Amino acid sequence: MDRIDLLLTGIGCLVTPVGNAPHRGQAMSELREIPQAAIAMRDGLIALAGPESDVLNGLGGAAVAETLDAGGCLAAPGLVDPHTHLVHAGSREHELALKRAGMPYLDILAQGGGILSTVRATRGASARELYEKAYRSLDIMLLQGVTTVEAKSGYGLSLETERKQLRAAKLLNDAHPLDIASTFMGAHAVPAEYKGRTDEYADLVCEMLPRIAEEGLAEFCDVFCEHGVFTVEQSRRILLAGRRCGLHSKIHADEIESLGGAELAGELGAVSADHLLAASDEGLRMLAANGVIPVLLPGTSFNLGLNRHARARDMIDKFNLPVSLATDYNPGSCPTESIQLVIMLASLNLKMTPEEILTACTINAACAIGRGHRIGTIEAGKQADIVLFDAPNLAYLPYHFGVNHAYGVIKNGQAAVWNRQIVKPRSNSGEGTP
Ligand SMILES: N=CN[C@@H](CCC(=O)O)C(=O)O
Ligand SMILES: [Zn+2]
Repeated sequence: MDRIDLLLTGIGCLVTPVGNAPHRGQAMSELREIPQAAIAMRDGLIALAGPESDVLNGLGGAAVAETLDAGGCLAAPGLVDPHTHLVHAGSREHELALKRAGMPYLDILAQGGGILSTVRATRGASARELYEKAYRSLDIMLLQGVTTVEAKSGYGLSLETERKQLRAAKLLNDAHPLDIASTFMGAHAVPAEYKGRTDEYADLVCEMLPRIAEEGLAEFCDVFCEHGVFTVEQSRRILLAGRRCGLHSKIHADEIESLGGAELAGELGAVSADHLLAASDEGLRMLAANGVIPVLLPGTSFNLGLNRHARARDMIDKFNLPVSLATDYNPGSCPTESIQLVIMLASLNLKMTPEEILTACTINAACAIGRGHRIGTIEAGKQADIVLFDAPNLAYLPYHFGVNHAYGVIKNGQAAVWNRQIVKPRSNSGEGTP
């Protein structure tokens, strides 16, 4: 080894899952813990990670361009948020009173509010407005320790406006330090102009898919499979059409009613099935049998004021599933970018342990967006995406809640956040912005 770009020393404890595959059931608790550690990085990748003395010895005579002292922080893999509705316009605080008065989420949607209200705002927004709003959200995520995020379309519901969202995500992926995995979700709701004609709209979504795929705008196709939105049969049709275009399947499954979304995810071998509050035992069994990753969104059930939660303990203990966690950041059911709030809620309401939560937010989340071979652990050869928490141990993260524990974030081998501040912010007005 002749050169190291960045050497991170003074890590109080390095804690990471190991490997490229999802960690299932009890294996979610298996972490590698290395006290007094260091990480050497080169060309955006991890070159060496381990006890500080081993790393320093392993450097030999390599020239080190930059050294940063982690000051005793806890180092973990950069967090991955595998379910967000990042790119959209407007906000929905005007629906707060309805929600507090007890009006159900699907009733607000059926009356033309909810998702459809954000569709109107997103259709009316310029590409630049979408880009700038999402850029600010990405900064908040980065400051919390997130280094890769999934972003869905689904507030356009026409080819042109779905494209507008996905093109904004593509530009953001190039301009912002965070990496973005894009998902086409034309089947997020039935637009007002197709009211009562869901089958026809499902046909239109199938026609949009090749156009989205040929422009390289998405890796995944997602459907809101729910009573009053898309049926299991319509969801199957759309996801199979997506698959024919090379898009891997994701499903908003069994969020409110037990419709068979988890069973469909199993049948199709989807990459992930998300929400799952109402998933049946048979649905969970089918997820496990077909390698589908459950993505749980405890921020959503919290914000909707539900007193029921996804059965994370059953998923881990009984069904041997590789549970993952995400924010579901969106302007309606979960208006927060905070993965650290989700960490707290996963402990409080899903009864997950700190070790399971870290696995769920790193390697399992990476696998839920098909990136387990590149990110999600701190190991030689992986992308150098690392978060430094100002915390004495992992259990401190859900314990001391409501504050941001991220002191530093290394993205692709460079400090993107240091001393809780964004480093080298890139200009929003440079080339490539809409
Ligand atoms: N459930 C459907 N979609 C989003 C909510 C989107 C919205 O309300 O705008 C979700 O995952 O929670
Ligand atoms: Zn969602």
